[in-house]
Amino acid sequence: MSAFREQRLPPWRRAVLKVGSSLLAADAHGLSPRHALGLAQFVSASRTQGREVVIVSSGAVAAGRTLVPRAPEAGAPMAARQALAALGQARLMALWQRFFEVPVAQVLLTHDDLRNRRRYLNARATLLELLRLGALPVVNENDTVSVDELKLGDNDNLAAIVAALVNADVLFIASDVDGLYSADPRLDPVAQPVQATLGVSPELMGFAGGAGTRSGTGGMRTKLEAAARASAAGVDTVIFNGTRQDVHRLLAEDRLLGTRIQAERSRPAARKHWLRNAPVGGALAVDAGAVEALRTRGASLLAGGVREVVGEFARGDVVEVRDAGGGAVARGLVQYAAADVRRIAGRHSRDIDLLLGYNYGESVVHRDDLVLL
Ligand SMILES: Nc1ncnc2c1ncn2[C@@H]1O[C@H](COP(=O)(O)OP(=O)(O)O)[C@@H](O)[C@H]1O
Ligand SMILES: N[C@@H](CCC(=O)OP(=O)(O)O)C(=O)O
Repeated sequence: MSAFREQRLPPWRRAVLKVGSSLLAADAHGLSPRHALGLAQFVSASRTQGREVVIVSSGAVAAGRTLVPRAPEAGAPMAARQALAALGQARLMALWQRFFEVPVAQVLLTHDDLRNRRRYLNARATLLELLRLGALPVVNENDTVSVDELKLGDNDNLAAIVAALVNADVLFIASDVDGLYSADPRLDPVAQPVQATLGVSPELMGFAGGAGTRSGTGGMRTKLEAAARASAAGVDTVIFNGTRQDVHRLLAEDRLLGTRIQAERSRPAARKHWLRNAPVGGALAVDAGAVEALRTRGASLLAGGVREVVGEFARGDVVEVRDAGGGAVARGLVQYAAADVRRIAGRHSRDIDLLLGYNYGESVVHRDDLVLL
């Protein structure tokens, strides 16, 4: 089996780092700082360079297992595993906090939260606020309620969704192998390392083995699914060996020993593609000043420029922005439900709190969530 060659990574500003149970509970005696320390040093070095990191960490079930006598074995009823996750999650957070002076913030998400647009927006706003505050978000699945997800044990895909959610440049997936090979290196001694690829082709997916094998139900398969998902959102994926201190140190210098999966399109292009193709929930008619601000200044749409609300939509739906003549100007993800926009239309952003009793920020459609037509 030949080794990976060192390659340079493009500089990044924001990343998601996924750390699996196999690294945090490598010896089956609950959580261990052995590999987490080196990964934490990579995170600290990145933060010192002014970069932002969100950790997606598994390990709650493994940690919980050591906290109770006669812990349920694999195959036990779902509630038993969920109880273990609830027990172990506090330990998992404590493990990460040990390595950092800045506070870590626990964020528990279900796949359902991320499918529902309103909750998606709320999760995103909270994560971005945590980063703004300089905290270190540590995300895991909310295993207590996400039955199917616990069964799948799929934090790789969760990490990819979080990477798209926070608009990360790159998703780092720490594994217990050096990277992706042409076949499972534990089974195939002549497996070849995959240094770099563009997107995830069906051939690449085949490298992870078919369904029914160990690798088909976890292992590299979910990592490649995650990479495909990240690629579609314009996020690069890096798969590296989380057990090797030398690899951690190199990563902090943008040098990689591992696999780089480059996104097939840029993030703005991915976002625009998604906005152009999403179903439209309603429309906002805006005044000439707002059209001008969107078109020439790349500004967000503020409540003050909204003249009329057409149809019913929820926070997080895609709406069409129209000029006074009814011409389509833009499409974007709306921050307020139709009933709320009706109440704040034509008013100054600072009055939103007074008018609604809460606010989701000053823009009705944020510029990052907007595509001009
Ligand atoms: N093509 C492949 N290249 C590299 N590893 C593979 C491949 N196919 C299967 N694997 C297996 O995937 C494992 C890594 O996944 P896994 O242990 O599930 O990680 P985690 O617990 O971090 O999600 C490796 O140890 C390896 O045996
Ligand atoms: N959420 C669960 C594990 C989920 C999971 O995806 O685990 P892994 O395949 O080790 O990344 C936990 O914290 O134990």
